[in-house]
Amino acid sequence: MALDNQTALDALRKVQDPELRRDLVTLGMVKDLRVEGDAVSLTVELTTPACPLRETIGKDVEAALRGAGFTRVALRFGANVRSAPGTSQSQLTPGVKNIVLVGAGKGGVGKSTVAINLAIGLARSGAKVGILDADIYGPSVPILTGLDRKPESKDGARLEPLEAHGIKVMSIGFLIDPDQALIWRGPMVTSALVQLLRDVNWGELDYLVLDLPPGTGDVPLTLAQNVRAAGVVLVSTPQDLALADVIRAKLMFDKVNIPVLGIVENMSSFICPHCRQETQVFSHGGARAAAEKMGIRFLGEIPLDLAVREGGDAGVPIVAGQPEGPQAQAFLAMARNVAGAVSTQVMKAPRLPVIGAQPRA
Ligand SMILES: Nc1ncnc2c1ncn2[C@@H]1O[C@H](COP(=O)(O)OP(=O)(O)OP(=O)(O)O)[C@@H](O)[C@H]1O
Repeated sequence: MALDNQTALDALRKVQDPELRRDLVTLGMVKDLRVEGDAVSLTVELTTPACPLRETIGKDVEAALRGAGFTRVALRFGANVRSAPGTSQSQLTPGVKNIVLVGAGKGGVGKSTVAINLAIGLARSGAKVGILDADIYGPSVPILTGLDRKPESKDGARLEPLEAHGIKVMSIGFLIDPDQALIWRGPMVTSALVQLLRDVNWGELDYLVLDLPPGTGDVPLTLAQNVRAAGVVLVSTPQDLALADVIRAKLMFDKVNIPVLGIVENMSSFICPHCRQETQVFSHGGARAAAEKMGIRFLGEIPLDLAVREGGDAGVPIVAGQPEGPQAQAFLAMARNVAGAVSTQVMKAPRLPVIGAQPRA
């Protein structure tokens, strides 16, 4: 039987994206399909360049096509980050495909460190990324990026985000004195955030990472409710106390229909900088167990490591400064898992929740 495009498509219909649980043809991921004799070439367009399943999908495609009789398979990967229906109509950030919130049940667990390394990690995979530091009471992004200029406006209407390590950066800390913000009430905080989303020229972005203030009080909740988010990444340390807070945070986001993309366990284990021996300072594995119990994803564990703190303090987060090192690899694996969770969320969401967003008149 002669091999043709139909033969190839029939074979590819049997290959599922393991994350999205639908076949590649139905998902519209097969592009530039060409058959010549027993040779086939194609591009598989992933839903994110940070796809955690690229290798598995590649192997499955190759096996399916060979099984259908092709002896030569030339497979390329492309990526087109998708957004949930309705996202592009968001008038607050029209060019942003996915807003990813990063929250924590309590302060000091490394939420901002996770947020910045997540953003840089997604950018390193080839995505267009920005970070918005909405941690109004303790903006850390100026330090984490080494940026301390005031953003300027080119058109007299919108501010231009700053740039560092391949991502666009905006922080409430660039614009106001954090001591001033401490006395702000909830509505002022919310309107500041809406301005940072609407009045910043974000351009086209695949992901905008939004670093929320810590805790489960009014401020993170109102902020989260005012953006059209793909979901929230929760950061915890392994201790029971931090985990109890993260469970509370999960319940809070559930109540307002913001999908929880999963939990990251930060400071998971301590790596001695001298002998590289691993010690479980705060115990270990608690977040994974909590994630399982709550039926949400475990997105990865990040070691407690001096280099992570030093990189952050110096304005060069570890994923930018030492991308090949084991600490950065942990962040990069987490970033791929977050990207996978966003894709899954986006593909299954009929429409993202919008509660109280204030579109530009
Ligand atoms: N995995 C890690 N290894 C070593 N140090 C870390 C790690 N994660 C965070 N830190 C350090 O812990 C401190 C707190 O981190 P970070 O500012 O990211 O926390 P946060 O949860 O955002 O805090 P806040 O609640 O104050 O906003 C920083 O000095 C940071 O460099």
